[in-house]
Amino acid sequence: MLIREITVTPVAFRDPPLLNAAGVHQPWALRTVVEVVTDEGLTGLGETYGDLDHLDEVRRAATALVGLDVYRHNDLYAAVARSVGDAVVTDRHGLIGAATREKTVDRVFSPFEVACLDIKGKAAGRPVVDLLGGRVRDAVPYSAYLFYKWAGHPGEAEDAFGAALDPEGLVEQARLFVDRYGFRSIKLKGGVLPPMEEADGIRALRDAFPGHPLRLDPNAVWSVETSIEVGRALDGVLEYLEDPTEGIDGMARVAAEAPMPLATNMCVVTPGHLAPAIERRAIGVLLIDHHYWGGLLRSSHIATLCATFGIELSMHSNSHLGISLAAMTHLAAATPAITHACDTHTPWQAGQDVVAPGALRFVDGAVPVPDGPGLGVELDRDALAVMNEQYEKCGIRARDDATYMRAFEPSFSTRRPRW
Ligand SMILES: O=C([O-])C(=O)C[C@H](O)[C@@H](O)C(=O)[O-]
Ligand SMILES: [Mg+2]
Repeated sequence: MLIREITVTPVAFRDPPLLNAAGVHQPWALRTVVEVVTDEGLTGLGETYGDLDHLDEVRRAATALVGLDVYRHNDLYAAVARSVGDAVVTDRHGLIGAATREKTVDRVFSPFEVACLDIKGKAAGRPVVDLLGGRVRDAVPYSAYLFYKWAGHPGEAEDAFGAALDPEGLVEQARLFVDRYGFRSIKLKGGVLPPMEEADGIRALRDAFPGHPLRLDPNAVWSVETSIEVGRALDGVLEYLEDPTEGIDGMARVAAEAPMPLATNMCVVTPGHLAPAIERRAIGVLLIDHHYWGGLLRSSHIATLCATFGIELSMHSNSHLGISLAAMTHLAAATPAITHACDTHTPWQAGQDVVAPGALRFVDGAVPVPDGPGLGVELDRDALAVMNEQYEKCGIRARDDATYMRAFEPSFSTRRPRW
């Protein structure tokens, strides 16, 4: 089955002012929707980042893939690798670790691989989960992903989520998400306030939600010493501490002293990072993310490899839409090693989506695997057109949390470590 045509469409959707170590989310988040059409008339969907440097690579790769067979995964990967050449695409926010050439190929390949799996599932009349080994769970648990946030973007009215700048605000936000979606785990995006204030936030969440596993993720802005201190202060409270400090060496030093496992989506972000991280015992949990680990199949292999070495698995998320949520759900449903609730930004998108409603829903904090063949989601062409127009008009071409933050706090620094 040959690829006849590929359409690449950048989109933008409203994003609340979520605070993190890199600054604050801009009013618009960017994504790219990929549609692969075969000579038999089947269409597959993929979703990836919308930053212009990446988008350019995705567009170039799309041209290189036309005429290839959707079943020849290795040929498709090789064609993307040739198309990428020596390019290394970096993110301005720095929240998903170092950029390497291999990671660049993996992230450009990912949306095409997902789209081809969607096609293969449709051709076989089977959901993608069945192409990844079959389901080990019918629904994938996600965590309530909390952020410190402003009440609204400066100069705009307060948004539907309100402010969260102290423990009370966090508990209120968590209550909203837990009540609305039924989440049974909670993650707090940290790296925003002085570490012990964030530890107070975690303690408030522990009091309010005694049965919910809790995670804290300051995106590597703490020193080794601070990380150990906070880790000890939260002994018995955290399920895991995510990327407290930078780099495999730093994480290994913290891991040797902190009482809880360390997790990462920053220091192990490409296959070459695995051996040193395992050797140094730097991490206990890897947050896999098919968007930069080369798609669903490669992510599944990495997960199995990690499990062999005693590393547990969770899943990382950036702001995303329903194509990605469907892909993440199929992957986690088919991967026994993903035993921790996965991250998702879905609640922050407040219903904006490029997929038709109905196929994806939360039940008790988990997303049931979509029933239909392939990914089980349909593109909403009207929504796609609206979001593409938003992209054209919004003026943002790359996610840049720091520059946006500096418009309001000119001295804001992304120095690491900050504390
Ligand atoms: O777990 C993480 O490190 C992330 O989710 C990174 C994201 O970019 C998150 O910090 C965000 O959306 O601000
Ligand atoms: Mg993280």
